[in-house]
Amino acid sequence: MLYPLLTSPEAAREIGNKFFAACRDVGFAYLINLTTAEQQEHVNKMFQWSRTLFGLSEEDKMRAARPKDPTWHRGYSGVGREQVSQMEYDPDKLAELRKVAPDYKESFDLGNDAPTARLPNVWPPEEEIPALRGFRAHAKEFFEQGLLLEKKVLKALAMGIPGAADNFFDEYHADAENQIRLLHYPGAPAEVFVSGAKGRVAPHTDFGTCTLLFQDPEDTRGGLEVEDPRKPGHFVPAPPVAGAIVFNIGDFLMRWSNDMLKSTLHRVRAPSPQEGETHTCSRYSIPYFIGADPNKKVECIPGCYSPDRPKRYEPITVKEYIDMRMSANY
Ligand SMILES: O=C(O)CCC(=O)C(=O)O
Ligand SMILES: [Fe+2]
Repeated sequence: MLYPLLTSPEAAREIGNKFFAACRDVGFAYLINLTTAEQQEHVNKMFQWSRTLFGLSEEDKMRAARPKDPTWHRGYSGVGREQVSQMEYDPDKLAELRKVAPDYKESFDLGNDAPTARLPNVWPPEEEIPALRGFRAHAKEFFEQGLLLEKKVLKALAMGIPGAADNFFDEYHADAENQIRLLHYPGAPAEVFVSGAKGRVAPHTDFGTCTLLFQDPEDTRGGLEVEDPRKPGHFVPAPPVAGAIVFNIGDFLMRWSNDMLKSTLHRVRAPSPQEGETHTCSRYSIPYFIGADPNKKVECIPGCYSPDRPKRYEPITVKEYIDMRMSANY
């Protein structure tokens, strides 16, 4: 979809309506012209840092290992540690799921770096790893830039939600609880992906408010696939579009809007090998998860339910819901 920089209130409302329609029908949209050239530079530079970080030795990466506490989603997770599961909480079934085709990826999570932040970040020691000098400063800047983009997209969406004031979402996002995830899907012999011995990310919905999925300017093959809302179980590729940010609705916007907005299942697959290709290339991506404040309660927005469309969700605090989903992922 087209997303020119907001110029006039009328233009803004029109774009808000289109944006809302895409998020209602599919739950996914390509955002273009949302970032300035300078902001796009920051995105590209973040990908360079991601390559540098994942290119370090395992030993150096483990110096910023993700803490054992499953709710502390910060720092480095090695290949195969996380297995995304959609709403499976039974420990036996989870163990079974993890044995088959573990997600073949490594990740580095970071969030708000203010001293007052709820979850402290876990940084590799830059003073001892010269290649990483400047990583933390840039990641912080990238985080801040995401907050500005967040304001724009949440306002545009609120414009389309019946009964929601344009600034409806502001009070729920006061604590900058967003999370950046640097992702690296390593390359491997093509046959391990074809046979299903390895996967990239299993089908899931995102459990925040919404996600800005930044794309690697060097990625031409993609791998993200989105479930067709009219054909459950059928996934449609969402190939990389130069300069665009992929946007998707998360579980909370679905709950707030009483299912008017869709938190759509998506997955990441290795691209099918081309003629004569025996090795599948690696891929980098950077989801920026926009998250609400943990103690806020999320309930259906009054304009989104009626006697014909009763409330589908009980109110739940952000923390309760996230803890439930997170504990199923590790
Ligand atoms: O790498 C991608 O394109 C998507 C990753 C994703 O869906 C996630 O991390 O939630
Ligand atoms: Fe996702």
